[in-house]
Amino acid sequence: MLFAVTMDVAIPPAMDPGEKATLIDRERSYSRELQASGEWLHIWRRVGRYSNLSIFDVSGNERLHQILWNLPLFPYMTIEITPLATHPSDIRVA
Ligand SMILES: O=C(O)CC1=CCC(=O)O1
Repeated sequence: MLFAVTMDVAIPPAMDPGEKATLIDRERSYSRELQASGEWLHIWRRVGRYSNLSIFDVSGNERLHQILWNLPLFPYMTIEITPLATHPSDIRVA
């Protein structure tokens, strides 16, 4: 199942810089593992925002929830999820 997910990040300004750097490194590693596995298909920066738009291809809602819940930055994110279906006008769909 495909999902478009936006993740707005709001790290507290008072967070220790070392802790922040470690958190961001962990986030990058976690994301790259899931990209390599094929579940995290795309990650795009939303221009002008500390936010990304990602596309996931996962088995279902529970798996997406598990992935998002385990994001190192999850406590500092506002997440919106849009389940996707094929569009009848898509020329790639026979
Ligand atoms: O958009 C961000 O910077 C947050 C994030 C999610 C996965 C990742 O690598 O960074």
